[in-house]
Amino acid sequence: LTPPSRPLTGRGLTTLAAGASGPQRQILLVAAGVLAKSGRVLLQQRSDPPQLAGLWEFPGGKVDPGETLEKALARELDEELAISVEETDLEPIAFTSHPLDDARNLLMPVYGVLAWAGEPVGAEGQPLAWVTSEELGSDAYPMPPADYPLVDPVRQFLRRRERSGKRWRLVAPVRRLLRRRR
Ligand SMILES: Nc1nc2c([nH]c(=O)n2[C@H]2C[C@H](O)[C@@H](COP(=O)(O)OP(=O)(O)OP(=O)(O)O)O2)c(=O)[nH]1
Repeated sequence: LTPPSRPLTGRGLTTLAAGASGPQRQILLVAAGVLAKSGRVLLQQRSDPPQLAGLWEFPGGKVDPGETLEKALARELDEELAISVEETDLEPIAFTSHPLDDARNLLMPVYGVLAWAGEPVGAEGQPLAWVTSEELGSDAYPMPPADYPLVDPVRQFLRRRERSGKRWRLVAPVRRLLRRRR
């Protein structure tokens, strides 16, 4: 097994040996985020490359050499959506691993974004959509092939967020009452 001479080969790219005698594959490391609001999740529409143009994806992007996943995601969310996110408000949900072509394999960890500051906009001119749990993964919002295994874990995340939101809505008035009595 020959170790790669340069482990990091560019933005998002790292070289891993596939096996003792197998070829080395390039891993494209991309961090993505799930923003949930009122039971809906935010998707953005890609315009490139041609084979992904028109498809709907989770916001995010390539991890720079030496960057942590969380830092990369916070940077990408700022660049793409103009929102600010604390790294501590990122909760790992799932990851997807998908062959892109002969040379590369996409590895994409996906984080739930528990809080953000600002209102998301398509800061790079990309269309945005808040889609329901049912719409996610449906023909109405076709996604890159790597994303389909993420649909179920993201739906579960949405359900958890809805439940915790409801609990908070029930508890908040009681807390306010107790504060007033103090
Ligand atoms: N952000 C994101 N990328 C995805 C998803 N699904 C999927 O296959 N990808 C792929 C498409 C691209 O090959 C790669 C992301 O690269 P990108 O070009 O958008 O990354 P970036 O924002 O850093 O862009 P750039 O600065 O290099 O232009 O991951 C997804 O849900 N979200």
